[in-house]
Amino acid sequence: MTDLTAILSTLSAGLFSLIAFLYSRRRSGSLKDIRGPASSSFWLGNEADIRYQDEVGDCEFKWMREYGSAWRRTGFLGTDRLMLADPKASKHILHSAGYHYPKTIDRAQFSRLAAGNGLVAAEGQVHHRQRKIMSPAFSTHQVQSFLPLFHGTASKLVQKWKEVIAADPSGQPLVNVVGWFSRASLDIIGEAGFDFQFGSLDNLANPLVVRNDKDLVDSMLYPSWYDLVFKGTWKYIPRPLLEYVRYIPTREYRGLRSWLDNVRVFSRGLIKQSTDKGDGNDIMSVLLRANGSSNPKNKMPEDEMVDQIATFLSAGHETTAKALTWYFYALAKHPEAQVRIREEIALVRARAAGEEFTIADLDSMAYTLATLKESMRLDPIIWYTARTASRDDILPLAFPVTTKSGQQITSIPIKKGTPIDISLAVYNRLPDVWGEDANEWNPERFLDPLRGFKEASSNIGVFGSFFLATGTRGCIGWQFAVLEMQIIILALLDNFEFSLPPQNEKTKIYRRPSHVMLPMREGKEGTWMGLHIKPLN
Ligand code: HEM
Repeated sequence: MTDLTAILSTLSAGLFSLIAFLYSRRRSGSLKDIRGPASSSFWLGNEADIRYQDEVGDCEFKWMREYGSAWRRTGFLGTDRLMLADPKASKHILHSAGYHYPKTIDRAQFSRLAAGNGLVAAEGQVHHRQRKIMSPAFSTHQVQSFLPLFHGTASKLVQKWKEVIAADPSGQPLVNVVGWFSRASLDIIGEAGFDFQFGSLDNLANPLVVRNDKDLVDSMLYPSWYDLVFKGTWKYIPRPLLEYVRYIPTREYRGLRSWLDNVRVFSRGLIKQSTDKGDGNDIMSVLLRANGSSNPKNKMPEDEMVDQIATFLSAGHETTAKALTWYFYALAKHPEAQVRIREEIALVRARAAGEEFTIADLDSMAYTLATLKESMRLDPIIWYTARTASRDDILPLAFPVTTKSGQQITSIPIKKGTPIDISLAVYNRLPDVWGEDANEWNPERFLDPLRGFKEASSNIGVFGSFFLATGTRGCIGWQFAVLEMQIIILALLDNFEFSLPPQNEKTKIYRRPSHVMLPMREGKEGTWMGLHIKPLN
């Protein structure tokens, strides 16, 4: 028997011996009286409704309209899960309760498969140590020191697009912007984090960009029914055995393994080649310093260092690229917003001393910031996250929900072990938070003091909810991402006009429910966001 057959047999045996056990325990928890959709599958509950929906939100928005901002849904083999969009309950889980709500096994294991044992996958004390080590690399001061790099890369992207336009007889080519943003953000994280020049804006076939698009999409979008059932059992499989999941020779694991193996080889090479002395605060410096530390509380072993680099190469490039993609999609649909941003650019430029925008200039561009927030609200790339209660708890609710027995409740008791899905996509559309126009594009909401988002207009502080930036596990790179996106947005709008091609079934963009929300066309492989780009005179 080969190793692989042995692993698969063990996993299958584990799976089937669990079935009777789980089915008998399925609705014994504290969620019995919470309303929610009927299960649509014996094996998967409502899991398939979410994983196989055409677009992010198709089923969750419907559930929100019916049940409010908290409801029960069914998971693997009829087990109860709580789904939340309530801001107070989410804050309690992600922020106030600290490490008492670790990521669900499937979410943490997926992060391990995609980026190894780095910050995104680590839990408890290991996470605490890693986060402390990495934090100096993302301080406000450190992030702002990258301003010239962001400007330089944005100018290069402008130059490249001018070349694309010059080579196109129509003068306004249809450009798939996803790959370009991916290349720009990879070049930025390479240089900012590791003093490495990927040069991917020059080399369109950069293997990391190509693999990121192909391998990760193949593995994660619309996994097979069998795979979803298999993932439902991960919670019951001992962790050391889960390490072997990556060797399963199906499309769901092949792409992830190939991506991580390649990034690990590359990361080891980066460490070997690095001339960094470990005396700065860029990512490579803080890693080298931690690797050389004799204090176990600050020590980062080499394997962990490698996976940390893999983590930042993934988390630091794909996210920003997709967020920029959705942003320019929104602006292509709203030419009036493009005009207003150009007016804001002209105003700031008229009073600015230098050629390039400073942090103060950027902070003063309230409308531009409002459009970025509005796009991240409507099209959140990280559309959900998931946690497990590690102890019995009471979740406070901002908005009461009505139970099956007709009671209005303002808190939900939670039993240890309850899995909780937090839907950022639904939170971002809650009428109670955003108003009756929650489904509409309206950047003004962030500028109108009567709407209650006034504080959001003049600084970047309240991007909090979109990056979960206030929690123990919130995005460590959010200030980096916002500044990077602001600079790229301004450079592109200063030079180009964006529009959508005529919309029909072939050109319609879908918000596909993958590991991040992917822009794709019907029946086509790979990510796609085709926009017409026209130079401004
Ligand atoms: C628009 C771009 C980005 C968005 C929308 C975003 C969003 C998020 C969100 C929502 C989380 C929490 C995930 C969860 O709890 O399940 C997260 C975590 C994380 N992000 Fe970002 N992110 C972005 C860019 C970046 C960048 C540029 C970096 C690094 C340079 C980065 C590094 C990370 C890391 C390492 C974590 C895990 C933090 C931890 O668990 O301690 N992200 N991000």
